Amino acid sequence: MESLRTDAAETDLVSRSVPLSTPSFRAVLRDADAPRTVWSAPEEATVVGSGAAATLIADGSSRFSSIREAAESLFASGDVHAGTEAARPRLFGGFAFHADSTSGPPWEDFPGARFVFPRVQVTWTDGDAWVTVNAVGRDVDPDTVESRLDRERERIDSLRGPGSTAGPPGVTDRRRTTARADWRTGVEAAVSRIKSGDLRKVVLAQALDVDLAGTLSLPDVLTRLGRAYPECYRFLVEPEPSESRPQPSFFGATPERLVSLRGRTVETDALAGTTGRGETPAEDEWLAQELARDEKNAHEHDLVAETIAEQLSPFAGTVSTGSRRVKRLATVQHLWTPITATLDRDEHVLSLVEALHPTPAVGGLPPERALATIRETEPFDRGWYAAPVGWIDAAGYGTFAVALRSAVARGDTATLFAGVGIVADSDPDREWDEVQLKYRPILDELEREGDD
Ligand SMILES: C=C(O[C@@H]1C=C(C(=O)O)C=C[C@H]1O)C(=O)O
Repeated sequence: MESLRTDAAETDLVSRSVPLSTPSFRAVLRDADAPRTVWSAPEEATVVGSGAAATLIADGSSRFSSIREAAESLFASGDVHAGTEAARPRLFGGFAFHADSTSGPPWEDFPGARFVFPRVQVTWTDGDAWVTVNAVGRDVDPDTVESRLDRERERIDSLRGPGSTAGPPGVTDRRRTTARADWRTGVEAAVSRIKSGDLRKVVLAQALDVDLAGTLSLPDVLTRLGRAYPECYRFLVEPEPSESRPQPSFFGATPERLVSLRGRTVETDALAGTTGRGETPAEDEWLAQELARDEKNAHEHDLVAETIAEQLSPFAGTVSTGSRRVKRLATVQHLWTPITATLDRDEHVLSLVEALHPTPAVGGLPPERALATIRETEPFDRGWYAAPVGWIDAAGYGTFAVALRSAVARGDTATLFAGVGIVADSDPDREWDEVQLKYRPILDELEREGDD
């Protein structure tokens, strides 16, 4: 069923911002109210959102256009004084991977699309920080918002420094949703479909449920992920919790940008093809060169770059595909091609998100057959894993990342997700190892030394 729920219809929006003496990210996030939001991307302002002044929810295959319309109507009534571009009010959220997401565990509280307009938004940019207070409703008035802004500034200015940090909680038990033998069968079946010409590529994923020895401190986790993966997109999204379950938190540090739009300039990345990191700089370099020369990885990657360029072509007269290179992260190295385009006309970022998702970096080719193969093979629901997460502003600009290297934490459990591209010469055991490597960024935040 397709549905759209918004508590913003026919209401007014008031937003005010003031500069802050730069607070610590960790202290602000620790003090934030649920639902909390984090967005931190290379070359962009970092944002922490606290609470929800409005929530936009949609489901089904029209979830992208429903959110776009709801966002446009929310921002249409805006009385906004931001003071600086970075502090302007924005909506933060994301989408489910499949149009018919089932909301099985751990995704019970995650609809097909959900965006939050935070009550309080703290933004860090170029050494400065700002607080923005938002209100939405029929009776909102600027004076009330301005007095809330004074109180929020005082509250944030008085937050104590970071204090002691919490390390990984430790893992007491783990359960794979895909047994090794089933993985082999699934990959072999996909390979034979590819060899028969039925499919060209499919991305198959696994999920890993872990029990934690304590709760996860997300302010500490996201701070450390920022240090270890500065070139990645860090995010945290939290739906309203149901009364019967602890608050779920979907978070991650993904290397993959789906799309960013500013003015008529579109930037995106093809990211596919993976190898590990070496023990020494020489071994690192050797692995990078082997990845760059490897035909299987080049094929897997080029399908992604070509498809993204094709999908952008109805929007843009010129699409420029850069040269293929290697992106080195703390735990893996990927083949990466930057792609830019200039739009022929103004577009909303969500039109581009809808056209691009899922790229063959996380879905496959041809798209419908790949999605059906994913559905038949994976014994779990992807939920929001490998789907777009990001932000939208009043102009329809925004940035979306592909929610990889991610997990849902809830109380003292977490579910991690990771996948790999399968092509004709994929080997099930090597692909299994690659999945384990892609769990590392999140698993390193959960495990303690000695956990097995
Ligand atoms: C699917 C994932 O990663 C994607 C698949 C890759 C590959 O198959 O080489 C590389 C980067 C991502 O596009 C994941 O991290 O879960």
